[in-house]
Amino acid sequence: MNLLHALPWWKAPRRSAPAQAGLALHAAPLPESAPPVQIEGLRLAYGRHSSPVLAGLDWQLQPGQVVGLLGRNGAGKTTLLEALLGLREPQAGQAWLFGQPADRLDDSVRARIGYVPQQSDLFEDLSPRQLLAYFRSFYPRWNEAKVEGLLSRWELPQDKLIGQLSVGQQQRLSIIRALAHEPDLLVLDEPVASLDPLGRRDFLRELVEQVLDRGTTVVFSTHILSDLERVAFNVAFLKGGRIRLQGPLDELLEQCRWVQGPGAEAHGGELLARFGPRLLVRRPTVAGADTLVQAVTLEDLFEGLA
Ligand SMILES: Nc1ncnc2c1ncn2[C@@H]1O[C@H](COP(=O)(O)OP(=O)(O)OP(=O)(O)O)[C@@H](O)[C@H]1O
Repeated sequence: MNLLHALPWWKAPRRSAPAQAGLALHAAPLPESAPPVQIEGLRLAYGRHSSPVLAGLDWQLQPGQVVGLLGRNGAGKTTLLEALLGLREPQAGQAWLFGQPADRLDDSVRARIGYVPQQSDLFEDLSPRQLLAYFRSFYPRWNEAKVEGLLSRWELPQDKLIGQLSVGQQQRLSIIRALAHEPDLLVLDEPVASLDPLGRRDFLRELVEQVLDRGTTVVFSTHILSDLERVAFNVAFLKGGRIRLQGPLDELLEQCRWVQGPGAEAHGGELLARFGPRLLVRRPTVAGADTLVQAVTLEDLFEGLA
């Protein structure tokens, strides 16, 4: 069993990366204006000679923002979310949560954070009922009505051993555990990956309610773009170890155009002038001379990032 996931996230042992000489921590931001998440210059490589997964990454989330974190397999989404929570030690830079250094949070800030890891390795020999009772003891705020409501709506067997639940059921349990204490910041690493379409819809509806009711700040990584479109009002693209593009989803979608045809070079010039080179993807046609210019979907925007 992986302790990182079986314990409340802040009780997990911190995973360190080799320190590098000459790289100083940044000064802390002022707590009174502290955003839920602030990251400055985060650099993290696995091993001294590996290229960094996070390469001087800066990022900030404002209260109530819902941000979908997109990136290809291996782009570093999990690494970023773990470093953001102080579970991974960077070689340089710093993350702050509500103004406190992520690796030195006090109990009051920890209680404001919910985390659903990518792999929900829960206590396999406990039942959901026992697990939730255990977690309840860590939190001053715990919404039992919400827990009971979700357990019954999501038809989760409460007295079966967790080890005997399906992967999707375990993921639902992990989500209930993270929502139960009504966090102000929710960090979700591919929360819908093992859920069926109905489960995804229920979960996303719950997330939207949570955000609308409580103004929760949410960051979640996903590969499923249609899910993003249902819930993430902001999208952030992780590429080359940095957040390369972030913006409201509707604005980004407005910029998704589809242009093709003869003379596309000239067309492309217009589009370049209007939207900037980042928002275009160029593809040669089989015909040769003409260039097909497309800026179609979010995926295209992402692929088109230099
Ligand atoms: N413990 C580790 N030791 C060494 N390398 C690692 C470790 N964890 C992750 N990596 C490497 O770091 C890179 C980023 O991995 P990470 O899991 O953060 O990416 P991701 O964007 O979450 O991927 P996915 O979408 O596949 O879940 C990958 O190249 C991966 O192989």
